[in-house]
Amino acid sequence: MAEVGFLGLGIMGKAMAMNLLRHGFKVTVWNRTLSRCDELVEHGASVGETPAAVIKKCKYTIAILSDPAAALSVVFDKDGILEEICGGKGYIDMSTVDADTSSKIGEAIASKGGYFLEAPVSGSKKPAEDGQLVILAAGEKALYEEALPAFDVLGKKSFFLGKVGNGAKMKLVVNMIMGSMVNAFSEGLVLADKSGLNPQTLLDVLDLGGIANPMFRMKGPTMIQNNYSPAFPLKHQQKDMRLALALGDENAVSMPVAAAANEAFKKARSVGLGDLDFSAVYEIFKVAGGST
Ligand SMILES: NC(=O)C1=CN([C@@H]2O[C@H](COP(=O)(O)OP(=O)(O)OC[C@H]3O[C@@H](n4cnc5c(N)ncnc54)[C@H](OP(=O)(O)O)[C@@H]3O)[C@@H](O)[C@H]2O)C=CC1
Ligand SMILES: O=CCCC(=O)O
Repeated sequence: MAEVGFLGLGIMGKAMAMNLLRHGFKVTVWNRTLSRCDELVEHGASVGETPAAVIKKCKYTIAILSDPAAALSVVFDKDGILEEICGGKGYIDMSTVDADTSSKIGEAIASKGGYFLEAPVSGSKKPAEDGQLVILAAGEKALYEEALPAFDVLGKKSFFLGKVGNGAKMKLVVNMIMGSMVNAFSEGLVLADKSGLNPQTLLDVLDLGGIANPMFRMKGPTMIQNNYSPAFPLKHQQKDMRLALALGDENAVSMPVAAAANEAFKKARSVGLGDLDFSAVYEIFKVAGGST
C-alpha cells in the first residue's frame, strides 16, 4: 500500500490519521507543533520534518488545518508543499476554507504538475474517530478515485461535487445552518429555563418530534451541564459563519439569521470562549437572558 502523507494533527487530524493507521495504511505525519506527532509514531506513523518532506515521500498527502491562513501557509511558505509537489503527486486539503483559498491552492499545485482535491468534512471528533465522516470532495477526479480507499476508512459517505470550490461552498452552507441551529437551540434552552420549565424535559420533547437531530441529541445534555470540552472549537465555527456570510455577500443572498448567529459567536470569542466547543455560545444567551 502506498505511503499516505498527513499534515495537521489537531482534533480532527489526529483522529483521522489514527484511523488510517488502524486500517493498515502507512502514514507519514507532520504537525506545526512537532511534538503532537509523538502519539501517532507510537501507533506506527513516520514523521516528516516539513510539509515539503512529507510531499516528497508520499504519493498523495492529506491536510486538515485550522483556517485559510494555515491552509495557505503550508502550501506557499518556506518548506511548503509547492517545493516538492510535481507530476504524479496529489494534495488533498480537508480543512474548512472558502472557495477562493481552495482555488489559489489548486492553481498553484496544478502549475507544478500536481493534482489537487479539496475534501472538507461534515462530522466532528467522534465521527472522525469512528470513520463516520461525510466527505465533500471536488477537484481532480483521478485523485478522488485514488484516495477512495482512504476516504472509505475516514468516512461513511463521499460526495464528488465537481470543480474546486464546490466542496468548500457545500461545507460552508452546512456549517452556516448548524451554527444558526445551535443559536436557536441555546435561545430555546434559556427560554425554557427562565419560564420555569425543566431544560432536560425540553430535550426529551425535542428528541421525540420533527426537529430531533443528532446535534441537539449530542450537545443538549452537555450544554445543560455547562460542559464545553471541545469537539468542534467555537473559533472554527465562527470562522465558518464569517466565510459563509462572505459567500452570501458574493451571491447577494440575505442571511439575517446567520448574521445574528455570527454576532453571538463573535461575542463568545471576545469573552474567551473560542477554544471551547461551539456549543459554549449557550453562555452568551444565558447572560443575555439573565440566566444564572
Ligand atoms: N473539530 C471539528 O469538529 C471539525 C473541524 N473541521 C475543520 O477542520 C479543520 C481542523 O479542525 P480541528 O482539528 O478541530 O482544529 P484544531 O484547532 O484542533 O487543529 C488545528 C490544526 O491546524 C494546525 N495549524 C494552525 N495554524 C497553522 C499554521 N499557520 N500552519 C500550520 N499548521 C497550523 C494546528 O497545528 P498546531 O498543533 O501546531 O497548533 C493543528 O494541527 C478546521 O478547518 C475546522 O473548521 C471540520 C469538521 C469538523
Ligand atoms: O465543521 C465541523 C462540523 C461539526 C459537525 O458536523 O458536527
